Amino acid sequence: MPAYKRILLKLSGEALMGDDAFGINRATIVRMVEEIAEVTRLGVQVAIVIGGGNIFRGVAGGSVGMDRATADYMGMLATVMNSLALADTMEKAGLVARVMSAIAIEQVVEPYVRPKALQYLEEGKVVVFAAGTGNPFFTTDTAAALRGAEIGAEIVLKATKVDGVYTADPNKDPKATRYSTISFDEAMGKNLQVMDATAFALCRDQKLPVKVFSIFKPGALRKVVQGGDEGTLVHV
Ligand SMILES: Nc1ncnc2c1ncn2[C@@H]1O[C@H](COP(=O)(O)OP(=O)(O)OP(=O)(O)O)[C@@H](O)[C@H]1O
Ligand SMILES: O=c1ccn([C@@H]2O[C@H](COP(=O)(O)O)[C@@H](O)[C@H]2O)c(=O)[nH]1
Repeated sequence: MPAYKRILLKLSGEALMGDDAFGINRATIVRMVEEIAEVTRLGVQVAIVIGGGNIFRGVAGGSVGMDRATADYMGMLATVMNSLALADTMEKAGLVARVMSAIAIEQVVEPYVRPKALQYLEEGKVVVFAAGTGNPFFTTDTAAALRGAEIGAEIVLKATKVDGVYTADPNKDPKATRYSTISFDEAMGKNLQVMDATAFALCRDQKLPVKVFSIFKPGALRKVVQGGDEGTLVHV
């Protein structure tokens, strides 16, 4: 029995690389889609935002002398590529998927229109929100918070490279310990970097909880959707 009727799933772009150095690893995206299919079979309405870190990050472009806003638009276009690949893989797995872009590129994907997205979700289609918020200087975590709030998702599920929120970045500090729950205020007060502060603030203000869990752990998404003890719950 699922604990939620509608979720906003934020998938790590970087995790799409699998063991490759760049881009989209086929086996990895197929495995992610199998997990998504499993939760749709539970009757959960699924909306997705996918990152772009496997292809391009605006901050990286900015740091080598590119105009930051231009670099950010490149990052947003990277998320469109990931969204298309994800939707294609979902269709091949028998799901019905729709990609909606925050940036107008109508020959490629339809634009984001909130009522249409809500209609698709009610129809049981998986909706992938591409191009982040459509604005530079933001991230796909913030897009996940924004779209999650707009569509009335009950929770944002951040599937990422670590299995929860830690006292410090576990990839840098081996002594870091994992929280099972933490409030938005504490996570922001301690400047925990697992999600950016804009995304945390938006979720806090909209009373939209966030669950951070590992994208690599088989069955973790299903367990989270069923309300199981997995990852870290960030709450108001
Ligand atoms: N306190 C913390 N707890 C957990 N992870 C942390 C913490 N501080 C920093 N991190 C880092 O945050 C990363 C997850 O956020 P990040 O935005 O890099 O990934 P993502 O959103 O999954 O990827 P993408 O942006 O490509 O979609 C983790 O891999 C971890 O190294
Ligand atoms: O609303 C948004 C979302 C994303 N960007 C740019 O895209 C890249 C990739 O997104 P990640 O969240 O880092 O995976 C990001 O670094 C930004 O450059 C954006 O500008 N606005």
